Amino acid sequence: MTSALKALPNIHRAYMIPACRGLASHPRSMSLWEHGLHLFRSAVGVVLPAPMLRRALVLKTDGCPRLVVRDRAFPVRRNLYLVGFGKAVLGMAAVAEEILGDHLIQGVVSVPHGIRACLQQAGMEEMLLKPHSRIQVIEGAKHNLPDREALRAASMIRELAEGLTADDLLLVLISGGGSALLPAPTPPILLEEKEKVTKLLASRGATIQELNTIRKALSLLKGGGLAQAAYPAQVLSLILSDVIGNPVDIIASGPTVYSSPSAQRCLQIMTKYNLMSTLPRSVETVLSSSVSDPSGPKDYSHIYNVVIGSNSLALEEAKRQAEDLGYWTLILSAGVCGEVSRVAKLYSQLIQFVCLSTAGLGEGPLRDQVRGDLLKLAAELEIPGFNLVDSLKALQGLESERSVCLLAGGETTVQLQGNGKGGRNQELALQVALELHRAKATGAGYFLGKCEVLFLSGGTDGQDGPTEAAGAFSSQELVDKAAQEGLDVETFLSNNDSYTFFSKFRNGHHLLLTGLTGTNVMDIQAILIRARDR
Ligand SMILES: Nc1ncnc2c1ncn2[C@@H]1O[C@H](COP(=O)(O)OP(=O)(O)OP(=O)(O)O)[C@@H](O)[C@H]1O
Ligand SMILES: O=C(O)[C@H](O)CO
Repeated sequence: MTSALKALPNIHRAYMIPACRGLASHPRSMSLWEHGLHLFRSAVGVVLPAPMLRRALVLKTDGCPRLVVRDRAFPVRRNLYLVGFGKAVLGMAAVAEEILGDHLIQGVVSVPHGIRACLQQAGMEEMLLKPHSRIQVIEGAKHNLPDREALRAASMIRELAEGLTADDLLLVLISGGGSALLPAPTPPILLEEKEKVTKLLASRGATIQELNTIRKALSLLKGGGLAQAAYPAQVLSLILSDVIGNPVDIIASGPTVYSSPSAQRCLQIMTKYNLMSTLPRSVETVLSSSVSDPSGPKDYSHIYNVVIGSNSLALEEAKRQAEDLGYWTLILSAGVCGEVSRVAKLYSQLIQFVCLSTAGLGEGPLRDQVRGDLLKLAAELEIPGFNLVDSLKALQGLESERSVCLLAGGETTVQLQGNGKGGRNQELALQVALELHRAKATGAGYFLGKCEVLFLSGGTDGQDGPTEAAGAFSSQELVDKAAQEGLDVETFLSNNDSYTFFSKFRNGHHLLLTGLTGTNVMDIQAILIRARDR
C-alpha cells in the first residue's frame, strides 16, 4: 500500500472518479463505463470507515450510557480504551473517537507508513484524527513488512492491554495488513528472524491461512494473545475483512480470537514450502513448544468479535445500485480466487453464455458447449460460494435483450513471470479482453457482436499491486483497438506489464483511478452486458 502513498501523475487526474454521487442522466443514455464506475464507487462507499463504524457502533445516552453493537450492550463510564492495527484503521479510529466522545480515555493505533501525509494530500481529512485526539498514531511496516516502528506500536498496544481491569472495555479495530503492523515475536525470536520466515513463506506461494498460522505460532499477540493480555477487561473487536470467507482467526492473524496452532501443523507448512533447513534456531525452539497455553483463560466470554465490513457487503450494495439502473443482477461469489488466467477464462465463458441469451440463442449446441466448458472450469477453480449450476439456470431463464450485471469479489493470484508493472486486477481485465478476442476468432463473433460488454476489476483499497491504479476495465473490442495503436496485448501480458499497457492505451482511459480509498475488502469485478441498439 505504501507505494500508493504518492500523488497520482497529472495525466491521470482527468480520469479520477468523482466522489460517490447520484446519477443524473437516464440509465440507458449512460455508457457501460459510467455504470461500471458508479457500481464500483457505490460498493467501496458502503465499506468506508465512517458508514461502517456508524452502522456498527452506537453510543446510547438515554439512561445508563452504553455502547451498542448488534445484540450486545456494553455499559460505558469513561472506561473505554482503543487499540487498532491495519491499513484501514486510521479512518476507523477517527470515526470511533467521534462516536465515543469523552468515554474514550486512551488509544494506540498502528497504521501504514506515510498514511497520514497521503490522506491529507488526498483531502481525506475525515480519516485523520482531530488535533487533540486521545489516540496515539504510530506509522510503520513499510512495504507491508514488520519493522521497528510496528514493533514499538505492538509493545505499546500490549502494555495498554495489560494495564486494563475488569471494569474496562477495550475496543479493538482490525483490518487487513494488521499482521505486519502488530509484530510481537515470541522470545527468543528476533523481529528479523520472524520477518525472514514470513517473507520466505509468502514468496513461495503460501496461502494467507498458512502464513497466518505460522505468524500466530511465533507471536505473543496473534492467535488471541491480545485478548489474553487484556483479560479480565471486556474486549470488543470490530473487524474489516480482507480474507475470503471472513475467518476472524485469520484476518490480521486473529489477535482477539483464541487459536493455538499445533506444532505438527506448523511443521507441515514449513515442510511443504521447503523451509525446514533454513529455519532460525529460535523459530524451531518456539515451534516445537507451540502447544496450547494452559494458563490462558478458560472462558472467552470477555471477547466479542464482530465483522463490520466485508466483500459481500460491498457486492450487495453494488447489486442494489445495478438493479436501480435496470440491470438483471446476479452476485456470483464473494470468494473468487485462483490464477488470473483461469479466472479470466471463466469470466469470458460466462459473458459468452449471457450473450447467447441476449442474442436470443438460448438453446442449441453452442450453448451446451459453453455450458460444458464453464462447468469444467468451475470444478477446477473450486471457488467458495460459487454455485455455477444455479447461476446458469438463472441466466438461462432470462428474457433476451435484458441488460445483465454479474458481480463477483475476492482475490486472484498472478504467477509473476515478467518484470513489468501491473496488478492482479489490471492483468485480469486485460486477460478477459484477450479471451473474448480469441472467442470471437473461433466462432463466438456473431452473438458477442450483438452485445455491448464491459468488464471491470478493481481493488477496493484503490491500489492494484504496486501501481497508482485501483484496476482497469476492458471490452471485447480492446485487443483490436490496441493493435490499431500499435499495442500488442499478448506481449504486455507475457511480461506482467498490464499497468504499462493501460497507461498507454487510449492515454490511460481504461485505468480505474480512485486514489487510496481508506478501506480494503479485497477486489471487485463487475460484468455489464446489454444488447446493442439496432
Ligand atoms: N507486474 C505485476 N502484474 C500483475 N500482478 C502483480 C504485479 N506485481 C505485483 N502483482 C501482484 O500484486 C499483489 C501485491 O500487491 P499488493 O501489495 O497490493 O497486494 P496485497 O497486499 O495482497 O493487497 P491488498 O492490500 O489489496 O490485500 C500480488 O498479488 C502480486 O502478485
Ligand atoms: O494482515 C493480514 O494478515 C492480512 O491482511 C490478512 O488479514
